[in-house]
Amino acid sequence: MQVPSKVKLVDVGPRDGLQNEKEPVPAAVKIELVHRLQEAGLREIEVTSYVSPKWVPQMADAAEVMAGIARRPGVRYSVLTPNMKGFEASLQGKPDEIVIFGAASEAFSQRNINCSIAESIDRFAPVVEAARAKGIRVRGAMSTAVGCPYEGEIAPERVEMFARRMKEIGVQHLGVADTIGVGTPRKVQRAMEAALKHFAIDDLSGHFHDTYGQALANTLACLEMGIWQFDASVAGLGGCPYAKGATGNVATEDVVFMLDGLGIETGIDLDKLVDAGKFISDFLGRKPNSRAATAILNKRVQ
Ligand SMILES: CC(C)(COP(=O)([O-])OP(=O)([O-])OC[C@H]1O[C@@H](n2cnc3c(N)ncnc32)[C@H](O)[C@@H]1OP(=O)([O-])[O-])[C@@H](O)C(=O)NCCC(=O)NCCSC(=O)C[C@@](C)(O)CC(=O)[O-]
Repeated sequence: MQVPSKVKLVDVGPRDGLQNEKEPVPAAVKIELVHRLQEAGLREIEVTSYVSPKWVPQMADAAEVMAGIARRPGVRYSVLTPNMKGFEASLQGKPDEIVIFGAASEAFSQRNINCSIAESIDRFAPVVEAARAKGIRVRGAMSTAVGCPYEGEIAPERVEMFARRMKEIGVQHLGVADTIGVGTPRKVQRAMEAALKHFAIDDLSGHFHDTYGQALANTLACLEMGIWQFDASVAGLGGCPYAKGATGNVATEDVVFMLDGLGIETGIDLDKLVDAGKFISDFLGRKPNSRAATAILNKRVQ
């Protein structure tokens, strides 16, 4: 099996992981989580979202969180900005990268960002232009790339179409997301092949929710294609408020354990990462949703 020798992981725990929590998580806890992730060796962290607090109340403290982070050189801090209002608000926090997020499915686009796919592209275009003019990197996220909670299975042609539109407006990197975790390895490979028609392999990443326990298998299927960038969420936190029943992203701890076993370099210290996951899980009053973290924590008390 041919796999890349290095993988870059983006921990989306502070953003994707916490956005769906019902009880408010104080900004100080989010900031501490970011600090622990960078201490564990994460070089890219998705910190927060500049979205409507009416839609996602948990992200209402975006400015406070960004202002509170003690930045480390070499770490990229990204934030979600769905429109110009969000982008302009984000500037004070000096993000290294902004993420615009749309969907391969019309119904999910409407539910998540309150507009059609075509309207979303019209909204994103000025955001991309303004960000790039300021030298801020732009990542695009494509939700529901294999399945949609409202429309069912999504054909690769729709992935290709959305990828093309993102490329046309100047998006530099595309994250292909299995929002509800229904993808299986061959389906995910087909979605990636469709996205690869418009984005180079170095400009593409996978974002897999683990609802059906397929996320690691899907990650491995992407590694076999040469894809080397993935999102993951510490302690398997998260879920999208507009994808009912979907669980969190694949746990970063589980991905790192697998990559370590494959001899693939990540620069991440698994023990410190497990500590970061325990920190936030203790705060939330639950166990980390990671098999690797659970095994490592159990071993520590033996
Ligand atoms: C996109 C909008 C804002 C459109 O929301 P809208 O209601 O269509 O926007 P609008 O332009 O009509 O404005 C309505 C109100 O929202 C305000 N507003 C407008 N924009 C902003 C903003 N940026 N920040 C703060 N406030 C904003 C605006 O000022 C106004 O306030 P009012 O006058 O009523 O007081 C809304 O639908 C929204 O915030 N949606 C949140 C979606 C979200 O965060 N979803 C979760 C993240 S995506 C995800 O998790 C998936 C991903 C990326 O992980 C990949 C995967 O797994 O699939």
